[in-house]
Amino acid sequence: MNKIIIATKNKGKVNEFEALLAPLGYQVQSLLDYPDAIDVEETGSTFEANAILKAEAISKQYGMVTIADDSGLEVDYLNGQPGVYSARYAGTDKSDQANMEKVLKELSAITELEKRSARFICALALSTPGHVVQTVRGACEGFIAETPTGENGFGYDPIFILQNSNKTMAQLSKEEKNKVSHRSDALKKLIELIS
Ligand SMILES: O=c1[nH]c(=O)c2ncn([C@@H]3O[C@H](COP(=O)(O)OP(=O)(O)OP(=O)(O)O)[C@@H](O)[C@H]3O)c2[nH]1
Ligand SMILES: [Mg+2]
Repeated sequence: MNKIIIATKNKGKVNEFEALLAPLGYQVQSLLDYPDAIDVEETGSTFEANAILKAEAISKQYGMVTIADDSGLEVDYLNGQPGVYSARYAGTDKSDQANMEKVLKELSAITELEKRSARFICALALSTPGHVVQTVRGACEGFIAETPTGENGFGYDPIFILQNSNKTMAQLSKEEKNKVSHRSDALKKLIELIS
C-alpha cells in the first residue's frame, strides 16, 4: 500500500499529510491531482460520517486506497460550534478570514481565556477497495485568542492558542504543528491500526 489518495482539495491539509506520510514511504496524492474527482457533499452530522462519505466515494471512483479528513473547531462557549460546519461557518462562499471573524465576534464578550476553551478535531477514514472502512479521531486542546496572530498553517490556526503554550497554531513551524496537531494525533492512530 504505497500510493495513497488523500480525498481533499485543501492544500493546507495536503501539505501536512505529505510531511507526515512521505517519511514513512507513502506516495501521497490528493484531489488536486485528480481534477475529475466527484464533489462529495458533506451531509453527515459527525466528522466521522463526513470522512467516511469522502473516503468511500473517492476510493470507489479510482479503485485506490484513500484517506479522507473531516476536521474542524469546537468552541465550548458556542456549544461545540462551528464543529462540522467549520469550513462553511460564515457561508459556503466565505473564506477562512470570514470564518475566524465570525468566531471572534461571537466570543467578543468573553474576556477570560479559560472561558474561551476550544479544540481542533480531526476524523480520518481509510477506505480500501473491498474492505470495511476504518475511522480514527484526533484532538488538540486550546483556547481562542482575541486577535489573529501568526502566518503559518491555515484555517483557524491564527486564533487557536495551544494549551500549555502562549503561541497560536499559526506561530508554529510546519514541523512543530505536525508534532502536536489533531491531524497528526489521528494519523498516528490510523498508522497503528494498519501496520
Ligand atoms: O486552523 C485550522 N487548522 C487545522 O489544522 C484545521 N483543520 C481543519 N480546519 C478547519 O476546519 C474546516 C475543515 O473542513 P473540512 O474537513 O470539510 O475540509 P475542507 O472543506 O477545507 O477540505 P476537504 O477535505 O473537505 O476537501 C476548515 O474550515 C478548516 O479550515 C483547520 N483549521
Ligand atoms: Mg470540506
